[in-house]
Amino acid sequence: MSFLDIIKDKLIVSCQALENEPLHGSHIMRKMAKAAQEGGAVAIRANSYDDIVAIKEETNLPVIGLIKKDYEGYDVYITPTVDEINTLIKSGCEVIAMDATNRPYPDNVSLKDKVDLIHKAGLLAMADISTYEEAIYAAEIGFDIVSTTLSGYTPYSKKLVGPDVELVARLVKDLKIPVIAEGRINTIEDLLMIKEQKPFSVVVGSAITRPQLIAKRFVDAYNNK
Ligand SMILES: CC(=O)N[C@H](C=O)[C@@H](O)[C@H](O)[C@H](O)COP(=O)(O)O
Repeated sequence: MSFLDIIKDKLIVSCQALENEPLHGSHIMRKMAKAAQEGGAVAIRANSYDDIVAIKEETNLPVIGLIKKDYEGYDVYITPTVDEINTLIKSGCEVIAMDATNRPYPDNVSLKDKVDLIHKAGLLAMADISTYEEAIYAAEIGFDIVSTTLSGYTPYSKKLVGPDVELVARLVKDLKIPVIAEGRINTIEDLLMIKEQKPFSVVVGSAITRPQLIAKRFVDAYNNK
């Protein structure tokens, strides 16, 4: 079955912990992915070469790979350059996710050339966008999948507490390529509201795999914050 067949109308779980997070480490992320698999996740979204390799070994699930890396003077941090793409190609992931927002990139390679490089390696390219216009452009230059990952995380996109339901709805209506709903889907109610918009698939991360944030929600509720 192709990657797209596997994920259609199914849940993808993002398993990520950066260096400053309590669960950082591939020995932990592989178990997080295993737990997601036992819960029924059909694919994993993962950050870093080491985590992807470990998660593949542990679960054999298809992986959407990315590398978060900061470059001085630039705001983009999800697979910002060709260097990260080349590392991801070697990791065994099926899909490479990258920032596809309308902001400067640390290398002089166009987004289109990056998509072509990913296709040459036989992989799919996922555009992490923050607005409707960025998604339209991403589809035009050949991205295979668009995800609403960065809505709320660029200075010019809407800041919402929950998921960007309206953006998902508009993209589903207007784009021919698969639209993945991702970002701040924190409750079952959020998920059901998103599902009504009929995205191709959904990614849930923090609400499942960042226990420090889950704990905080409970603590805040208990303390009436
Ligand atoms: C904005 C950003 O850097 N998002 C990252 C992208 O890979 C991850 O930290 C998120 O966990 C992922 O997008 C899933 O979203 P949520 O954790 O809200 O369910």
